[in-house]
Amino acid sequence: MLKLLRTLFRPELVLRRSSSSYVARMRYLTRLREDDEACLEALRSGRLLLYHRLAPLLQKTPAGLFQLPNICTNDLEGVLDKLGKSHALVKEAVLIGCTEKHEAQFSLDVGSLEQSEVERLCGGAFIDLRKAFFLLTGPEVPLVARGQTLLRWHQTNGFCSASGHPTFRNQSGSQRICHSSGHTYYPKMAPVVIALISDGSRCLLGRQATFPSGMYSALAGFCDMGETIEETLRREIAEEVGLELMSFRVSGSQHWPFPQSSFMVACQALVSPDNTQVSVDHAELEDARWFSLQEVQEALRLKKPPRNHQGAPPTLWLPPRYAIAHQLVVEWVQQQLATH
Ligand SMILES: NC(=O)C1=CN([C@@H]2O[C@H](COP(=O)(O)OP(=O)(O)OC[C@H]3O[C@@H](n4cnc5c(N)ncnc54)[C@H](OP(=O)(O)O)[C@@H]3O)[C@@H](O)[C@H]2O)C=CC1
Ligand SMILES: [Mg+2]
Repeated sequence: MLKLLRTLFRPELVLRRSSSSYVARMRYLTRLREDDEACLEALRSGRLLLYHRLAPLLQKTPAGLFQLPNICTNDLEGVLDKLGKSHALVKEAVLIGCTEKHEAQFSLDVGSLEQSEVERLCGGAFIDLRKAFFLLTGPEVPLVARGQTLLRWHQTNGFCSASGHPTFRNQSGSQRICHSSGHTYYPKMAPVVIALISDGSRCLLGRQATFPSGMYSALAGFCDMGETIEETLRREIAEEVGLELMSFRVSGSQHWPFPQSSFMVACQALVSPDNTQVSVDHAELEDARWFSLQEVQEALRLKKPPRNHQGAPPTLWLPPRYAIAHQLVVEWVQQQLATH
């Protein structure tokens, strides 16, 4: 009964009741975005997430777990001193959040420094973000994604698309301005709809040729200009696997830093059990298959990627826990267990 109630009132969609500390934190962040001086001041005592060419710095704990190292501005200035570099690099940090204690959090790309030297001095390793998603487990994962995506946005939006002149960021990095055209640019996300399709007892997962061996995910597609969520979903599912949807419901959403920055709208979708013949568009997907509840439960129990040997049928491997595709699968399993 409890499981059924949990399924009906999905806890992830229940907002935490706002507290005055939350309001104060959001107002503090707004002030830092709008006031360059206040932002610089916050940077002096802030915490930094370091990236090298967009790969975040991770640290391994004695217990073998991975975490983001706790680096403050002073620490980085010490590293810059040791490398004989100017402290000016610190000001390139972009604001990505703040802790409950109003400690501002920033991300900074130190790609201009020697990677191995920074790793040695900071005690960690720069790891590709896709890999980092499999290694990190804490609540810091969305922060590390946001940090990377904002840095990428600044690195690729240095010029105004109207005038061709350079654009200039504010101190927090929440916008860029072209003084010639007067345009203000804000970081953008591309909307994507992702759906876990079920026929009532199985779920449909697909893989692209670039995925790691054995990895299957929920089906996803970018929204075309002017489309609604429903239109994107129906079109993508028809295009990619040749199926007609019966119904769907929105289950959640997530920012996803790939390929540039996507806003994922996640859905649970149903097809009729009489209409399950999959016809894969191989230009989009390498494969798409129906998986049983048992196969999916086994995949959820795996701690490490399976060793899939060539020729043998691959063991199912799911996207990392943080990925909304993974969360859709978990939700689907819970629904199956609650209703059967
Ligand atoms: N968080 C999660 O759990 C998951 C996230 N995803 C993400 O969802 C996104 C979309 O999935 P995918 O199946 O690849 O999408 P699509 O099925 O829409 O196919 C991708 C193709 O769409 C075209 N396209 C249209 N608009 C855009 C745009 N704004 N940015 C980039 N390409 C665009 C490109 O084609 P062309 O190059 O021919 O123009 C691209 O190769 C990906 O970024 C993927 O990382 C996917 C699964 C799980
Ligand atoms: Mg797709």
